[in-house]
Amino acid sequence: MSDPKPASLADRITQPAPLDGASASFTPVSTKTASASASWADEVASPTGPPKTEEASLADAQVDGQVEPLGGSGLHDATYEVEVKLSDLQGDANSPLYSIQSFEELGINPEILKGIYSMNFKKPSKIQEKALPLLIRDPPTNMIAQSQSGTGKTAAFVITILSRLDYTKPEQPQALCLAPSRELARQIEGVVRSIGQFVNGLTIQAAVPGAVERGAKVKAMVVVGTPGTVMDLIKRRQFDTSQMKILCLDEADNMLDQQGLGDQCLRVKQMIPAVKQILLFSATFPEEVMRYAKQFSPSANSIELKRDELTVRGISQMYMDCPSDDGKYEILANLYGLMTIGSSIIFVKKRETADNISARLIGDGHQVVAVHGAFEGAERDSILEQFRTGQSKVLITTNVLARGIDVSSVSMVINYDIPMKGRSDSEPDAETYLHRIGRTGRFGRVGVSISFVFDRKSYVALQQIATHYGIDLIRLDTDDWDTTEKIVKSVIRSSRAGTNMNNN
Ligand SMILES: Nc1ncnc2c1ncn2[C@@H]1O[C@H](COP(=O)(O)OP(=O)(O)OP(=O)(O)O)[C@@H](O)[C@H]1O
Repeated sequence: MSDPKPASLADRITQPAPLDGASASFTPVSTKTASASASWADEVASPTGPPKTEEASLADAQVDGQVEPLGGSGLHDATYEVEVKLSDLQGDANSPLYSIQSFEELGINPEILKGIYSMNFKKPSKIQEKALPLLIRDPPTNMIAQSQSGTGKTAAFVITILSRLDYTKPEQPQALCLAPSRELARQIEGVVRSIGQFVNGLTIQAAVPGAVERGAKVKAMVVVGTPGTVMDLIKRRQFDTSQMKILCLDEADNMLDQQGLGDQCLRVKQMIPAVKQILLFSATFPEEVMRYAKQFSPSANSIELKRDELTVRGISQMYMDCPSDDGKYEILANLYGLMTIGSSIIFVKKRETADNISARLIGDGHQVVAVHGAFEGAERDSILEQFRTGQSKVLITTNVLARGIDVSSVSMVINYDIPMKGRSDSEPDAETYLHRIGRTGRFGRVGVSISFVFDRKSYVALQQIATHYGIDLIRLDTDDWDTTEKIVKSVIRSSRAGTNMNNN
């Protein structure tokens, strides 16, 4: 996540170093600041005005039910608008011609439609509504699509892929989807299988570490994998890309922004010269990465969000001021009961921290699992599966699972460490913050995120993230567990009462 940006990568395209945008990040867009009556808040002067003081009373009111609880009925309305930019100026992007109200209107194969309905998708989400008509029309055009976490981007590109395949060639790779982690690639493979379950002749294969035996050919129409493994398979001539029509990068900003992954994605793209459509999807596209994305996916139509529209409104974002770095553990242990009302993910910076706090929590009699990049692939798969099925309710992990993972029961995300960029932790990582908290509040559900601060640096970093997105953070008092419990429970309970809504 935090490797230096790949100037070399950009150089190899056409323009000078578009990714070298270290200056990019924290221009304040809002005067809102994290509220605070805590020590760090008192000491750190807000850059944009005095700290707000009303959150405590807001929290009280919410507990008393005087104010719509954080998240209300368990569902929330999505009122944001997406901005559609057509590259080819073929018409008015806001015309009804460019959006659909039902999946039938797409005119896709009935077998695909049947798959969509079997997943209980009643109508398209906003990103699906806006993007799909552009994605499936002929001739194929490139697309850069941005939409908040949990709003159904995967189905948008999966339906596109399924509608472009030649089903008379089951062993010929025709569509390639890349994701930054094996878990996300496997999850996408599952969505292709689900939406494509009634499509006659569909073949799908995963290309993640360990999935394709050495020397064996990749023999499926749709291949979902991680960039390094796919690159190796192509180089070793196990993967014939001569008839590849469509390339999709999920979490595209992350993939293009990182030295290793970005290099690999570029190499893969260069090895599939016949590709007709390049799709880039993510919830976040920082400006400097967007510039590079537009070179990677030339003449793309784009669907973009403004910075203050990026947060999912159903996620109640909170923070706790912990006594010290080590003191965060006691606070975490105290939260355990709340973490297990639904399911929870605890994000830490380092693998050792994940191991350490999981051992301590288990030692204290709690049930948790931990997973990170040092685990074997099969073990990673099995731990995530346990978490998906609810067998394990508390997962401790690093940024390896910050993006894309879709487990609808997750009602709480804890940022044990505030996400920072670079090995030196030099600046807050606003994108990772957004992706981490986006593991809850999926598709209209509500959820809670709690970020731990413990010193001036972590407090300022969180405050900058809040300012970046124009959000208010609710402070939970570490000395008043009764109120903390009431506030968090009110949100989580409403989340558990909620069902899917279809208007994201
Ligand atoms: N039209 C729909 N109706 C109902 N549920 C849907 C619809 N489209 C997608 N979903 C569900 O919404 C959830 C979130 O979708 P998905 O994982 O694609 O989100 P995303 O936008 O890719 O999020 P992220 O940015 O976190 O990767 C999934 O469980 C998916 O099954």
